[in-house]
Amino acid sequence: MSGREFFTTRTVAEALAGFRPAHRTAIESVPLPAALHRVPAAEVPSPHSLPGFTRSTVDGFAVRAADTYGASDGLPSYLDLLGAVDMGAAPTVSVRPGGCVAMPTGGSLPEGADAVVMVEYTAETVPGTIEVTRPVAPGAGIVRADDDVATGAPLVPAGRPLRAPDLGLLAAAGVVSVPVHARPRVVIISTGDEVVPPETASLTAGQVRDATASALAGLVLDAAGEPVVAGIVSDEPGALKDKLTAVLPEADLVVVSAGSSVGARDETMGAVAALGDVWCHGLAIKPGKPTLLAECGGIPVIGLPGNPLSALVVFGQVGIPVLWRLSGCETPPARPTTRARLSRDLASAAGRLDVVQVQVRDGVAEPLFGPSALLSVHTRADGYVIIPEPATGLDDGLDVDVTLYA
Ligand SMILES: Nc1nc2c(c(=O)[nH]1)N[C@H]1C(S)=C(S)[C@@H](COP(=O)(O)OP(=O)(O)OC[C@H]3O[C@@H](n4cnc5c(N)ncnc54)[C@H](O)[C@@H]3O)O[C@H]1N2
Ligand code: MOO
Repeated sequence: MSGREFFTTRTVAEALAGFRPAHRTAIESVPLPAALHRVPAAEVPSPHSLPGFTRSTVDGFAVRAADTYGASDGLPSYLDLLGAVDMGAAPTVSVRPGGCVAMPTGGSLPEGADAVVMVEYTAETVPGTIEVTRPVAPGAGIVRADDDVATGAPLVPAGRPLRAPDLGLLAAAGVVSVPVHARPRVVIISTGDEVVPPETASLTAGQVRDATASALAGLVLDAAGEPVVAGIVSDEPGALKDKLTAVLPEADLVVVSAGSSVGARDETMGAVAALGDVWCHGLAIKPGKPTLLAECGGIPVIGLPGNPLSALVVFGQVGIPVLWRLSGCETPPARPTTRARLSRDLASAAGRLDVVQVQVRDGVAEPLFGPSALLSVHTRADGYVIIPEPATGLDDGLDVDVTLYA
């Protein structure tokens, strides 16, 4: 292999389909609030039906629907008020023909009733007698015992990150802890003799503060991972290999920023190749071509380009799907998108995926140009537009999907 060229360059589509390390994080049980965004390791079946009893969904009167047929303002049905249902208590009265029972929203439907008529369509002109001025069909104003979830039916599916309403449904079923995949520990290593910690107060000429590690940690947190910022490794030969050897036993995923290109000091390829199998070196993506995907002892290792903007773009396109898979989620949660009209032509090369940062104003997507050495191109963007691999560009005026940054 020549040291001056990429070898095994792949497309992003090939990487997403083919770079699939089998490693998954362990399974642990976590209490409900902490389970948000975590991925259930298995479907969670409901131990009983929900809501568990037939409930009123309105304030009104439990009736036999047949007693209300034909009721109108001019010719109400007159029903005997037999009692009331209390919230949180079993009914103590039942509904016989010609009778009704006062119901709060959420109360348990008494025996004999098959519908609840809303209080708005009733009047109590004579105490103890309810006039009903609208007919109701059987089932109106109620939910049945298993309408929400039947016994044994899944409360949440396996493999989909939990959302806030999932936590509510689990709580309603009395399931207060969920078996989920552990958060993947993502060890983030920065490389480069010029890179110094962000807390460095003053820089000498040629030094830059580590921008990438903090930003990557943010992306990892966004994807329910646990970032471990492992510091900066010098370009000294052997230093990265030693660092990788030290962190791999603690990692579910290792991300190395910079040094993935083909320059004389670009160490990542050699270090990773010495410890495992390189799946690709060079990805057909702009920005971000100098990317390396590998597996070392079963742990995925991603070598990212040095330019922070490029590193974040590649991690978003390729690293985040790998991260979600480590926690048992095959399809990462979709990001919000908006439709917008492109303000100018965008050129690309067939076979390459382009990720173009854009601002969106009044339904128009304005591309932000600038070298990927400038991170502010990313921070000024509202989102990005993808030029797909087969395309050679996108035309000015085209309606495109903009994937939005939260
Ligand atoms: N002959 C070629 N040279 C280069 C190519 C190429 O295809 N052929 N690609 C260029 C592109 S594009 C990029 S991106 C860089 C990527 O190279 P490396 O991954 O080896 O990264 P470095 O050269 O070490 O760094 C690039 C740039 O980024 C700065 N940097 C690095 N780490 C950080 C950090 N943690 N925080 C802030 N800034 C960082 C570094 O100082 C450099 O300025 O290769 C091109 N060359
Ligand atoms: O690929 Mo570089 O990563 O375009 O800036």
